[in-house]
Amino acid sequence: MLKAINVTKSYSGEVALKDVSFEVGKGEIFCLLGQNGAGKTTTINIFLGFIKKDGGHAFVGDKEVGKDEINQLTAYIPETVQLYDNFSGVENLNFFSRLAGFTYTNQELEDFLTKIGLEKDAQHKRLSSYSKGMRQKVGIAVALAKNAEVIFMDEPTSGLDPKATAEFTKICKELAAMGKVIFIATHDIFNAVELGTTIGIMTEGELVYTANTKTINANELQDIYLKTI
Ligand SMILES: Nc1ncnc2c1ncn2[C@@H]1O[C@H](COP(=O)(O)OP(=O)(O)OP(=O)(O)O)[C@@H](O)[C@H]1O
Repeated sequence: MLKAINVTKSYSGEVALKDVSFEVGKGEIFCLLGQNGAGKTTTINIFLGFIKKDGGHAFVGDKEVGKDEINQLTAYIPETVQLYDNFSGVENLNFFSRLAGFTYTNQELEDFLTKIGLEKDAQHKRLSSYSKGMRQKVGIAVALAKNAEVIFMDEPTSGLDPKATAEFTKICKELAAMGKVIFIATHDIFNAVELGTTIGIMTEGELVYTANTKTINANELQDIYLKTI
């Protein structure tokens, strides 16, 4: 579903990605770990078409990034989800769904928000009163409403309290169970093992390690991580 084949990228001669290859299937959650500057965001930005790769191939399903239209297939949840503070959760979802070409009834919008765990009494409150976790839920609801097949997330658990992190983990697993592909860039080793189906470690633009989370626990992963960076 999501495939990188020998993707390379340099910024002004400085190598950011070196022959990066991986594959993430439907229903899988790929957690990419790496130090600051390792190349995680660059990888995501290439798939989203925000920046151009220098070489290699990147596919979303049978569509090739840079050649085919992939916007409809993907959604992006940044670390801080950018929404309109003066709109409610429902109004934001309505606005961004329409922007993506989808029109829903009020009931359908509320159903999306309920599905991702935003409580009913919060759905019509202004975003300015929302916590980071609540904003993130609206972002995920937008991804669901636009029927994205692949959801990219950058540092999704950064700044979330343990309850919000647990809720986020549950939501991601539900999305994966629906057949979505989830790609997460994170520094959170323990959440990655809990949440991911596959872990990747990126060091200086190279994907130096991948493992199925069934075969590794958090302590082992931490040891490997510290040895690879
Ligand atoms: N727009 C840019 N112009 C020049 N260099 C860049 C640009 N974006 C990223 N880089 C460089 O590319 C390398 C990879 O950066 P990237 O942001 O992908 O890392 P990251 O793993 O996402 O880091 P972080 O965890 O801090 O977000 C770094 O050396 C960074 O300085």
